[in-house]
Amino acid sequence: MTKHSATDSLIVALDVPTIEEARRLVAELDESVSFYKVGLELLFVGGLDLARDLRRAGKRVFLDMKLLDIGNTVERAVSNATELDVDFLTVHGHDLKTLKAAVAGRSDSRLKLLAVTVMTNLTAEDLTEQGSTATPAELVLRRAELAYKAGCDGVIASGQEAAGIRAVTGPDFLIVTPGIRLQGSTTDDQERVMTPDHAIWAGANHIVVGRPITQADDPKAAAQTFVHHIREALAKRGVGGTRPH
Ligand SMILES: O=c1ccn([C@@H]2O[C@H](COP(=O)(O)O)[C@@H](O)[C@H]2O)c(=O)[nH]1
Repeated sequence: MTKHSATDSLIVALDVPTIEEARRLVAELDESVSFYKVGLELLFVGGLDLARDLRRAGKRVFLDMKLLDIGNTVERAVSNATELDVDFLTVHGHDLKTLKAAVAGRSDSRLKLLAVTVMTNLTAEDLTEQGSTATPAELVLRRAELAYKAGCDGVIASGQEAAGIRAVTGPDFLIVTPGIRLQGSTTDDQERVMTPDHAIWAGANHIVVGRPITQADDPKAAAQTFVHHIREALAKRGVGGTRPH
């Protein structure tokens, strides 16, 4: 059972317009952040080079590519992604075929595959519009079960669904939660939000935070505030600042 610090539980989403800005932010955050998410905003302007450089600098990297395609394509894409030596990669968790293909592509590499369940900016009304009769919580749970069955390492879900997922998947399944906001702060375009404390209490392993840190007047102080909340929550969860996985 691996032990991580409260700092490692915070993943900062590098959602900024340019690589230069991302590099400046990483330098400014310095030792206060050890885990970064590189996603779609930086993909076409050098995001993969940045991911490689972050790994060389000893940072952990979550490549948030949300893959979705036919099985053959997903398997080969994931296989190529293993060369980047990143820690986490996302695949959409809509169906078992895609998930199994991703797991086959990962092979015996150290890459952890996370299935995106239901995006945190979606509401019950959005799902109805898509023709779904399930609530977000029901669909997240169903997709988490598929991801578990396929052999994925974990899921992306809002903190609101974390406890339900933990109950059906057990202690070793990773729950990574975006849509994190401090009490009383703006939610931007996020819908199923939670505070860092509640997400960790509910069983999340990592929280993903973007704008509350990247757009803060003092990003380093903002990151330290989130780490403080995680540390307190882990202590209350009874794991004294460390937690399984
Ligand atoms: O369901 C999902 C999946 C991924 N994300 C990503 O997390 C961050 C959240 O950024 P904030 O600025 O803290 O809202 C962003 O990179 C998303 O692409 C998500 O929000 N929800």
